[in-house]
Amino acid sequence: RKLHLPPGNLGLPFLGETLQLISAYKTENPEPFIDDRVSKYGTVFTTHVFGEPTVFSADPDTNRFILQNEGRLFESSYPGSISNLLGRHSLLLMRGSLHKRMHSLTMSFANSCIIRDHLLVDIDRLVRLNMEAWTGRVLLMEEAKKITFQLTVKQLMSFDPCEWTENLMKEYMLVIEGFFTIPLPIFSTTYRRAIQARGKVAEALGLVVRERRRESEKGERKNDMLAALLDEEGDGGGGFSDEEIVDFMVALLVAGYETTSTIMTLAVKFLTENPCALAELKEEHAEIRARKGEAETLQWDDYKSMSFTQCVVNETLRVANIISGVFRRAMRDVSIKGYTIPKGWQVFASLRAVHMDHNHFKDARTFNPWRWQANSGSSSSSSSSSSSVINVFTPFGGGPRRCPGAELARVELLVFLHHMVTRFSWVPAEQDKLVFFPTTRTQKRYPIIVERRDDS
Ligand code: HEM
Repeated sequence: RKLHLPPGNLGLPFLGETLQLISAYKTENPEPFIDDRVSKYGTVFTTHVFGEPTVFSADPDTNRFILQNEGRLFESSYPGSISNLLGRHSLLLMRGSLHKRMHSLTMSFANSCIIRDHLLVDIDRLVRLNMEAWTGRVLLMEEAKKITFQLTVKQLMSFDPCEWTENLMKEYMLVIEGFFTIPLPIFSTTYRRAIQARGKVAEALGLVVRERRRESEKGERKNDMLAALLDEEGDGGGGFSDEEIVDFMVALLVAGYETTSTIMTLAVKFLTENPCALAELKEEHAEIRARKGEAETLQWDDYKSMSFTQCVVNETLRVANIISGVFRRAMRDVSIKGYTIPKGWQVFASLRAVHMDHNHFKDARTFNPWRWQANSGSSSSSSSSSSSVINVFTPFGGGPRRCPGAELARVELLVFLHHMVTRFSWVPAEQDKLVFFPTTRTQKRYPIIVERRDDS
C-alpha cells in the first residue's frame, strides 16, 4: 500500500539504524542520535530499530496522543524475550478491562493515603536499617537496589529482610539482567540464565501464595498487595490462579526496582557534581531533623516539606530517567501530523527527547534543579512551546498505563535522600561515567567513600 509515512531512513536491511542507536546510547551524550534526525526530518520520523521499522516521536503532543489512545489506536508491545521474563499475566502485558481493573488495584496500594498511613513508616525504617551497615567504600547502585527490592517485597507480601528475601533477590537479579540482553537475547547465556532464574523466583513466590491461601482459609489476613490479589475476582469469576498472582507480583518487582534505584543513585551523583544544589538540599533536611529527635520516623508533613528535594528528583528524572520512552504498536492505520502510521507498526514515544529539548526546557542539557522552583513544582521553561511544561514533563508516562507507582517512587527517593544527607558525607571513590545503553546507569555502579556525620 502507498502510505504517507513520516520521513526518515530505514537504514540497513534487518539491522536498520540499531547500531547507530546503540553506539550513541553507550556514551554520556546520546542526544545526537535524535538531534540529527529531528533536524533532518522533524520531531516525528521513521527509523528501523531492534528488528522493526519504527515511528519515533520526539514531539510531546504526539506522545500524549499515543499514550492516551492506549487500547484504542495503540497497544503496549514488548518483544517476546521480555514477555517471557515478565510472564503472560503481567500487568504490563494485560489488555482491556482486566488491565483497567488491575491498574487501579495497583494504584490503590500505592496511593498517597496508603503511603502516608502505612508505607512511609516501613520506607523510613528499611532505608535506615540498610544505611546502618554502610562504612568506607559503598557501591551506591547496589545499595539502592537492595533497598528498593526490600521495600517492594515488604509492600507486596509483608516480608522483612531475611535469608529468604536475600536468596530471592539473588535469583531476581539474574532475571533483571535478562531484560538488558537486547538486541539478540536468543544467543545469550545471560538470557538463558535469566529464564531459569525466573522459574526459581516464580516457584518461591508460588509457595508464598499457597501458604497465604491456607492462612486466609483460617481467617488470617495481612494488609498487603498479595492479600488484595487473593481477594480479587479473576475475569472468568472466581479468584485469580496462583500463576496469575505470581506473574503480577513479578511485574511489580520488576517495574519499581531498577527505575527507583537508578534515580536514587543518579540524584546523589548529580548532587555530588553540583555542590550548591547539595548545600541547599542539606539545609532543607537539617531543618527537618532539627524539628525531630534522631530516632524519630519521618512523617507525611516532613515529606511534604521537602520542596527543594522534589526539585532535585524532578531534575534527575528529567535528565536521566531509565525509562527513556515507551514502545507501542499501532492497532490500525493511524493519521498523525499529516502522516500515516501503518497498522502493526512499532511506535516509540520518546519521553527523553522531549525532556532534553531546548524548546521546552531552557538550557535543557544542564542539570538545574532550581528550574522547578518557579511555580512550585512546575518548571521555568522557555516560552516557545504552547503546551505547559507540566504537560511535557512525563517521566512516569501517561494515559491508562501511567506508572501506578509514581507517588511511591517519589516518597522512597525523598526518604532515601533525607537519610543520605543527614547521616553521611561522601566523595566519589573513583571516576564513573553515565551511559544509556543497555540501560541508564553508571559504568561502575557509582562507588563512593562514606563518612558518618558526627551528629547522625
Ligand atoms: C523512579 C521510578 C519510576 C519510574 C521513572 C517509572 C516509570 C514508569 C513509566 C514511564 C511507566 C509507563 C510504561 C508504559 O507506558 O508502557 C511505568 C509503568 C509502570 N510502573 Fe513505574 N516507574 C517508577 C517506579 C515504579 C514503582 C516504585 C512501581 C511499584 C508499584 C512501579 C510500577 C509500575 C507498573 C506496575 C507499571 C505498568 C503499568 C501498566 O502497564 O499499566 N513503577 N513506570
